[in-house]
Amino acid sequence: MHGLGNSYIYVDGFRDPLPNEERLPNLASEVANPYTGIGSDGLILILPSNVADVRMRVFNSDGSEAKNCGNGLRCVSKYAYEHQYVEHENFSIETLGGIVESQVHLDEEGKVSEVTVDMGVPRLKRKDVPMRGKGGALEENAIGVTETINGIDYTFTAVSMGNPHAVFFVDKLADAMIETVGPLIEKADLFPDGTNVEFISTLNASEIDFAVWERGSGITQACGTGACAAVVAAVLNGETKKDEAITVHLPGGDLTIHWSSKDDHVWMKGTAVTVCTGIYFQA
Ligand SMILES: N[C@H](CCC[C@H](N)C(=O)O)C(=O)O
Repeated sequence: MHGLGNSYIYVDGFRDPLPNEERLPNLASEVANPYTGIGSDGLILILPSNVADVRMRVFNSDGSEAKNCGNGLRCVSKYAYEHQYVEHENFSIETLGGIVESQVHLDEEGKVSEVTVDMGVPRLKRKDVPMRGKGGALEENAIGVTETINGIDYTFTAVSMGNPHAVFFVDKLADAMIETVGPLIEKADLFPDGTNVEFISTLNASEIDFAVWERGSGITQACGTGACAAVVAAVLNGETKKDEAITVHLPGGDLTIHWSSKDDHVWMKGTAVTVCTGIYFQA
């Protein structure tokens, strides 16, 4: 399945026996390999939960486990609803980054065409990203901070959506140097768990151009949590405002995101697509 071209191989843990825990990181790398595997940005497990209706586990293509995945949440929502693992169109999903609420939207054939996810409250304090306190105290936010990495100063805003994001504002995405700055920031010791790296250009108060270097997967077509972090960063830096329905233009397509002033939650709406089903023989 994919969300705006951010594709994962989904394993149905309600129905199928799961690989052993220690097998999962290598399995994620294997299935993600487009030459010797299937080809994806990683592996996602759809599982029963004791605290929500469904549980999602996300593994990047390098085998690292992530705490959240916005595009994954929409695809898990589509799958769980269409396989009757949930009874209603609104249900909860457990992630390592917390429990979120999802709402599926049906087409005329009763298939899920779009999904709205309440991604919860963004975490802004350095210690919650997590980010080390070199340029400021751990209890402080990191909004438009300048940190020196390998002798060069970088200015960005750090936001956690359950997973870490460093958001850079650029005049034009074409100037962003994603392939060099992306991995440098991803692995900087400033971020003890690494970080996803977003490059955004605010076109106006309701549109953002977006590109991403994902932790553990590199450049992807889309990053749902990253798009949420981008909107939060744009509001915090005065480029737009809360409650504005913002269209984030990702390489793989658009997401509609708003940061509610009512409950401080970030809401994401977008598509989810099933590509195929099959059997991976080296599971
Ligand atoms: N690479 C991310 C996980 C996938 C997030 C992304 N694909 C999304 O849609 O949010 C991380 O290590 O935190």
